[in-house]
Formats: sequence, structure tokens, C-alpha cells
Amino acid sequence: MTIQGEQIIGRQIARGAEGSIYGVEAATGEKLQPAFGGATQADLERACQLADEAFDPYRALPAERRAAFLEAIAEEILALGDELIERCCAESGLPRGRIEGERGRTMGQLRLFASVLRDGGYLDARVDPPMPERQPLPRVDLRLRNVPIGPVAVFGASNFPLAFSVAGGDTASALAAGCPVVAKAHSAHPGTSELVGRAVLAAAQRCDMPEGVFSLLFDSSRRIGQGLVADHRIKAVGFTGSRGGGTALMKIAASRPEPIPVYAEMSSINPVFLFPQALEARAETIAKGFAASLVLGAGQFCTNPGLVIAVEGPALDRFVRATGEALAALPASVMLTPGIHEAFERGVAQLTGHAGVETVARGQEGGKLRGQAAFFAVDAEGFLADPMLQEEVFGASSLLVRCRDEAEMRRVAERLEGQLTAALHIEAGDHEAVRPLLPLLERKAGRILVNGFGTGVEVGHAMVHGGPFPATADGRSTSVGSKAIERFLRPVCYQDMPDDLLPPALQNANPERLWRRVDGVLTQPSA
Ligand SMILES: NC(=O)C1=CN([C@@H]2O[C@H](COP(=O)(O)OP(=O)(O)OC[C@H]3O[C@@H](n4cnc5c(N)ncnc54)[C@H](O)[C@@H]3O)[C@@H](O)[C@H]2O)C=CC1
Ligand SMILES: O=C(O)CCC(=O)C(=O)O
Repeated sequence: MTIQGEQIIGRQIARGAEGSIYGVEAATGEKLQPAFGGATQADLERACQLADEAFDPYRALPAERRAAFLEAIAEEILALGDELIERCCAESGLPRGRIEGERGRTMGQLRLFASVLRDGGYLDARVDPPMPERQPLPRVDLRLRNVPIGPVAVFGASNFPLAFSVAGGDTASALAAGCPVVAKAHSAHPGTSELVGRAVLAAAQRCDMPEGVFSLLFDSSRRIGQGLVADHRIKAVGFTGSRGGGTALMKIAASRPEPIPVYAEMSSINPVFLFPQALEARAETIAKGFAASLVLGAGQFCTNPGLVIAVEGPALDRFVRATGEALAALPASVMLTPGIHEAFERGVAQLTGHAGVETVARGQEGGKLRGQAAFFAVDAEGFLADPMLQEEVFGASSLLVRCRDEAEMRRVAERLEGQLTAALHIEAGDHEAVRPLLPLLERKAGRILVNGFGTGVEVGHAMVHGGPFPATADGRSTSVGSKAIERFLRPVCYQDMPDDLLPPALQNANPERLWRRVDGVLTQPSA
């Protein structure tokens, strides 16, 4: 397959006519060929119209057909072979091993949602049988199942060009739910986006999906992205990116005549709490793990450990020293785009020049387009006095907050904004100190983890990759794992509906053999 600089609108592959976008080789800043044409208003209109028309036929397909479609997408992505891997490495600056791993994760996500469809639990089928004899009033027949919400706009993320992009978790969960997707490619990896988009189209054709189930647009300004969120046929938005970008889209969605949900994953500094006994027992080991997590993917993970909170003392000094040694041995890595590198440099310069902040360690020198890891420290009073110190510096930068005691650690925790993750490093002797902090962390974070770091999200059934604002726009949701499908579903109740008019999931004979909640009790399909 060759990259042509073309977008996909329904079954049509054509070059957009609104300006040009070029991929950039992340390591050199050189332009990559070919040019990609940006979408026009007419392209946007057609993609949304086709998505709207595809919605009813697509959602009416048996779950098995949608599952096969998701699996076909995974196969088609794999079939892109080395062309995808090479283009993705060039555009992102991420190493081959990481991109191959990310491709595996992307395929795994698609297959996970295929299994979710076959399981049927996502429908949450419920039957409250009628009680005609009930006194003082009879009870009606009530049945509930989830239905898809409608066409979804998906904004590809810069930092996971496969797993959080054109056919990433948002697209996989929306398609699984029964929602057509209009994807907006991230301009940091247009070639990767086109290749993956073509793979989705090939799968759609192979599986005979309705036209409009998937479209892919390029945006040479921000107008197409904004127009997509504003379009009345779009019913939800999936986004991973900056706080500024996410909140701009939230505003557009909220001010529509019909407001819609935006599932934006934005900014998180992922606090790491080091408890005294753990520090005492293994300051050096924790430091090694911390440094590795900090520089993973040039620090460009939304789960990056950007804040460390600990009580000052000799054990913490050991941790700082060991972190310094570990970082000094780690080379600077190419960042995703010149713009992201520039933003990182700006954030680091701001901390370096901050009166209350001390630079305690740096990684090996960066040079052009490479981010040099940075570890800073501030005392708790200084941290609490300046909200700017909570702002995410996207890249390998972290801030240590030195506390006088555990009460001060708690005060720092109380002040934190919403987070994707909170990590606790503890030994058995720390448990009593940790226990009272847990209810607070539950209010702050989507995932609380012990003796590890948040980078590297497991894609499974019990994963939560979400958290209160600004980690995400809606802390009741997750963008990773099977539960992510719930973002694109809504419940419909059928009251006194004749059996032959009910969807199969709710018919008396239970032809899909679903587990259903009957009168409140989870009930196995009868033999
Ligand atoms: N916390 C996280 O997971 C991530 C944070 N970032 C942050 O975002 C910065 C820039 O990186 P990007 O990935 O480019 O994020 P971004 O938020 O600038 O862009 C993400 C996507 O949203 C679109 N977009 C952004 N603002 C928009 C607006 N006002 N109207 C319409 N569309 C808009 C962009 O065109 C792009 O497709 C990074 O330096 C970093 O600070 C980036 C990636 C992940
Ligand atoms: O840590 C991961 O695997 C995922 C991180 C993530 O969601 C992000 O950086 O956008």
C-alpha cells in the first residue's frame, strides 16, 4: 500500500483540497512526502452525512458481524507490514520495538472488543416481569438494553500514533458499540493515519459494512476538528491531547443546540507517594524504576510520573541521588514533534527559573529535537503556594515535593487536581499511614497502584484509564479496557412492548442466549 496523501470519506479515497499538511521526520525535522490535502467543509459534511446514514444499518447488524469487522481491522493493520512500522517510527521518533508493541496492543484492543460483542454483557439486558396482581397497583413489563449513541468523532493522539489514534481504543470501542466513526487524523503522523485508515476501509469492504461506518479527515487548520464537534450528526467525541485542546472541544460540544459528551483525556501529573519504610528499604530500587518510567517514550505518556511526594530525610536523599545517577546514564530521546519538544523546553525552563524550585538531576544532554530529562524539587510550602507547579510538563520532567511529615504529604495530596493514576510505594510497615490516604486518592484518581508506576496501561476488563478533571473531561469513564464501550452507549427501556417488537436481546425466548438481570437477579440463559 502506498501513502498518497489522501483521506477517506465513506468508500471514497481522495485528496482534500483545503491546504496541505506534511508529515515531519521527528528526528531531523525534515518534511516527509507526500503532501496531505486538508478536508474542505464539503468533505466534513459528506463524512458526517454518510456516518449518519450508516448508523441504523450498522447498529442493526448482529454483534457477530461487528466483531468480525473489528478482527478484520486488526488483520488489515498487521498486513500493512513494515511500511506502517517504518512510517510510524519516522513520524513519531519512537523506536521500532515500541511501535511494534503498540501495533500489537492496537490489534489486541480490537480483538478485545470483538470478544465483548460476543459476550453480550455490554447490552446490560434487564427484564422486570410484569406483576398484574400487585397491590395497590399492578407493575408494568419493563425491559432495558443499551443502544449505541450515534456517530462518534475521534481525534487521534500524537503520543500513541497507533493505540490512541485512527484505529485506537476510541475507534475500537465506538465501532464495537455500534457507532460509525469520523476520525480526525493528528497532523503529527498523517502517513501512519492514512495507512491505518486504508486498513479500516479494506476491512469494512471485506466485511460488507455500510458505507460511512468509517471516515478519516485531515485538518490543515482547526476548523475541521471544530466543525466535526459542532456537527449535529455527531453524538459524542473521543479525544486524547492537551488540556487546552480538550477544553476547547468541550466548550464547542456544550454550546451546541444539542450538547454532546466529550470524552477527552487531557492532563495528568500522576503523583507518586514514597512512604518512609519503602524509602528506607529500597530507595535505590525505587529510583531506578522511577527514572525508567520518567523517560519511557521520551516521557510522552499521559501516565508519566510528573510529581513525587515524600517526607524529607536521609532515605529521600538516597532516592534523589540514585535518581540522578540513573538519569545521568539515560540518553535524551527524540520527541514527537518540534512543537512538543519546544513546549517541553519551555516547561523545563520555567521550572529551572522558578525561585522556589531546585534542579536536582538532569538526563544526558538533549540537542536538537531531543528532550533532556529533568528532575526538580520544591518544598511543600512552595508547592502549595503556586498552582503553576501542578501544570503538566509533557515529556521527561518531574517535580519532587519535599514534605516535613506525613500530614504535609496529605495536605499536598488534598490540593491535587484530578489524575489518571496515583502510585504508592510502601512496605508492610507503611500500611497504617497509607490507609487514611486511600479515600482521598479515590476522589483524585482513576487508578491507584502500589509499588509500580502508571506508565504502560494494561488493556483489560478491570482497567480504568480515566479520572476526574483535568485528567479527563468525565471521570465516570475509561478510555482503555472493555469498559470504554460504555461511553458510547445509552440505556433504552421498553415498557409493555409486545414480544415480537422487542429487540432479540430482550425477547422472552432469549434467542441470543444472554445473561440478563431478571427482576434484579443476574440470570443464566436457560438450556
Ligand atoms: N496528557 C496527554 O495525554 C497528552 C498531552 N499532550 C499535550 O498536548 C501538547 C500538544 O500535543 P498535541 O498532541 O498536538 O495535543 P493538542 O491538544 O494540541 O492536539 C490534539 C488534537 O486536537 C486538535 N485540537 C487541539 N486544539 C484544538 C482546537 N482548539 N480546536 C480544534 N481542534 C483542536 C489538534 O488538531 C489535534 O488533532 C503537548 O505538548 C502536551 O502538552 C499531548 C498528547 C497527550
Ligand atoms: O501508559 C499507557 O500505556 C497509555 C498512556 C496514555 O494513555 C497516553 O499517554 O495517552
